[in-house]
Amino acid sequence: MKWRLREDRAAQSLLNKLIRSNLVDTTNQVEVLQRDPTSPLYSVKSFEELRLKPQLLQGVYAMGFNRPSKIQENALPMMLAEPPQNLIAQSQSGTGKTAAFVLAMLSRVEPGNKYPQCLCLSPTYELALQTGKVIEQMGKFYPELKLAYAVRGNKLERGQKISEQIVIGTPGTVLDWCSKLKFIDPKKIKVFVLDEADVMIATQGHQDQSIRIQRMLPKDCQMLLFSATFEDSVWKFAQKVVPDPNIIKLKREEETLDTIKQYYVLCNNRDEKFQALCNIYGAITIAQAMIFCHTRKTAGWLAAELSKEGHQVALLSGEMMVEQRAAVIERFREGKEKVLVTTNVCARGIDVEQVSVVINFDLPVDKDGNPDNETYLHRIGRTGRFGKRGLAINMVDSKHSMNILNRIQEHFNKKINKLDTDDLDEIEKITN
Ligand SMILES: Nc1ncnc2c1ncn2[C@@H]1O[C@H](COP(=O)(O)OP(=O)(O)OP(=O)(O)O)[C@@H](O)[C@H]1O
Repeated sequence: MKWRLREDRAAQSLLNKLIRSNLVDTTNQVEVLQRDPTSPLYSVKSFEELRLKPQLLQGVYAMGFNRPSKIQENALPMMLAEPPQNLIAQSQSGTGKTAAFVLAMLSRVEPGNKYPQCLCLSPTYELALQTGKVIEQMGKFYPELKLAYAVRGNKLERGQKISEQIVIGTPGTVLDWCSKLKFIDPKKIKVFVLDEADVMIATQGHQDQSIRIQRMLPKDCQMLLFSATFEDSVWKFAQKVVPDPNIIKLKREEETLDTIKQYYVLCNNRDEKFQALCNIYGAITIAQAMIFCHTRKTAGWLAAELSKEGHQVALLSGEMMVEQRAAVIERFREGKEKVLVTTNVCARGIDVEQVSVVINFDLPVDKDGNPDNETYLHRIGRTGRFGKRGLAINMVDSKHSMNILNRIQEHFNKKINKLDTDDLDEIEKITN
């Protein structure tokens, strides 16, 4: 179970990167805690104000960035300050963290020096590659700049020293390269980045390895740590690897059920749920819909049954490779399919804004069978900015699931109305 959870976190993070094409916008304020509260707090509204090297500014503009993102407004001046300052930053995926630390690494690296100067730790090989791509894009006007991947399978000859200026890799291999194999001289590292700290600590051993690497670095090395979430365990870890930090936090936008019409359909078993779904199918596919099932098996079954009825549906399932999943989501996002059938684990953390109908084919429950209110809210709720109206339909097929539904109603103090799927007038009314 633990193993799956960890795999999921890394996979979700990768999925988000693969399907993201834009910055996640937010109206929340950035919270800044300065190491030295008496020093002035700088914030920038343009990349010019940062006085970047011309090649780097060119790289930033070539990526299509016009102005710093919310978190970058504060993080960049801190990260580029002289003398260098350490930083712990937390904000949700897609808010511009990667771009920020890549910019910091590129502004400090001296491409003329042929040895590693910046070191970036990532939880998995795939995530390391994604960051590597951003470094390559942003650094493309530095012809001398080279990147090495310290990942398992990347074998070098013993006694070799690497000449690439930036090394990005997973903790175990980086540790070997710095200590046992001595491919990297850790004393020459100027910038140390620990990315996706929350995903990192979910993997056994990564935490210790990261700390051991950090201890080999010089005292004046700039240490930067990023995380999408900030549980206690992440915070404890962050404080161990980043001494005297500035801290930046950007809260996630709150979701609400206020603009959502919620209904439930009473059935006796799975087949009846399927029939009910078929009855409302025409109505829900006026917009795009997501259907959530409890298990992969049910999701697979449902997608197959719907296809047999002649409906075109997409299936997002845990058995698929991350790239395949990204492709399914991309197609759905482009509107090539109107209905996406999925399990909760698969869809967690994926925002598909245009979905206005959510069907809970199974209600969300935690591992003990209690209502999972957080997941319910996340599936159905909307943030203020995307405050479009939505429709949620819950399928209930037993006393037990009715009880779950009642507890969800009580928790949110919001009434969920009964819907009769044979009443066509009613169906038409709710989808208008
Ligand atoms: N200042 C900016 N202006 C426009 N786009 C930006 C800016 N900064 C980053 N982006 C783009 O926004 C998207 C998200 O940025 P980035 O990957 O840096 O976020 P992140 O917080 O690191 O999220 P994740 O951890 O999921 O990668 C990327 O496509 C990136 O190219």
